[in-house]
Amino acid sequence: MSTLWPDHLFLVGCGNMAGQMLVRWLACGLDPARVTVLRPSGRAVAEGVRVISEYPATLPPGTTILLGMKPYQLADVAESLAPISDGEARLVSILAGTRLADLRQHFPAVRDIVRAMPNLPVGIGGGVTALCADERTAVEGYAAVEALMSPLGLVERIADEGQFNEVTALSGCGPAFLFRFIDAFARAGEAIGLSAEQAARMAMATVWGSANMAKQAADSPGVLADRVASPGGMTREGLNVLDADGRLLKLMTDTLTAARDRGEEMARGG
Ligand SMILES: NC(=O)c1ccc[n+]([C@@H]2O[C@H](COP(=O)([O-])OP(=O)(O)OC[C@H]3O[C@@H](n4cnc5c(N)ncnc54)[C@H](O)[C@@H]3O)[C@@H](O)[C@H]2O)c1
Ligand code: PRO
Repeated sequence: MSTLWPDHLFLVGCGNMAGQMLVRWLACGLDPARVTVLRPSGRAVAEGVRVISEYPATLPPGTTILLGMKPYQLADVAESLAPISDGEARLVSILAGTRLADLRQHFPAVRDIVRAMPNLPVGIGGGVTALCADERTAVEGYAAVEALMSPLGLVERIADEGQFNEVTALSGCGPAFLFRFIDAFARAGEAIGLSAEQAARMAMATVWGSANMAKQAADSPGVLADRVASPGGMTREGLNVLDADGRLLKLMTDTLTAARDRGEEMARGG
């Protein structure tokens, strides 16, 4: 697996998201001695990983930089990071709503820049990472980033950066929507009379089994849903509630639209 890894990985910020990426990379064999994390707190992240709170004077040759702080911190970070990022460095940004053009403006000397949108399940290798690059990024540069992301789960190239906020709404934000669903599913079980603990346990196992089955099945989730529903039976009554006036579809569309619109607002500097 050693060909996956850059000579050096420099993480700027290592919170919820970048932290999960690092967890998976280390679990898949990345040598912690090849990683430096810059975080204001200076708190340790993992055994053998160097943590600093001030920018170094230079970056080692062959460094891949991962921007993992909040999007609004880009200008501040670039002020210190751009002067030490030359054409040899490779830049990957996971900042939501932050366009390649903004990254190029802040890091004019860097040739290979890849915009990435991972999601939290990357920590267990079950994530989704969307990638997008412009024509200035070399083919080998993009391929190296794609290889680095491959242990995290599904990697999707997004050809049209204009779709990046849609992608973020679906897979980047998606785990939150699904966690909310699991929580509501369990609480609904409790509301109709089960104990909270038993409902939570059974809801989780039902979601896990159904997601895994749907992933392996030849039929679409829509067809599988109908297979659960015996004519005139209990499931159909439940599906009728979800389907009435396209209720569930409308709820999901409104949810993704709100998330997507926020990404567009952020891209405009909001
Ligand atoms: N949380 C997610 O599910 C998710 C998914 C995809 C992308 N993202 C993106 O990841 C980024 C981080 O989100 P998060 O949820 O991990 O947030 P977080 O608050 O958990 O992590 C942010 C990290 O940045 C560090 N930081 C703060 N100020 C800094 C500075 N000046 N310089 C360098 N580092 C600094 C913090 O110490 C922290 O480690 C955001 O840009 C977000 O859009 C998050
Ligand atoms: N978390 C980031 C946000 O909420 C982007 C995807 C998931 O902005």
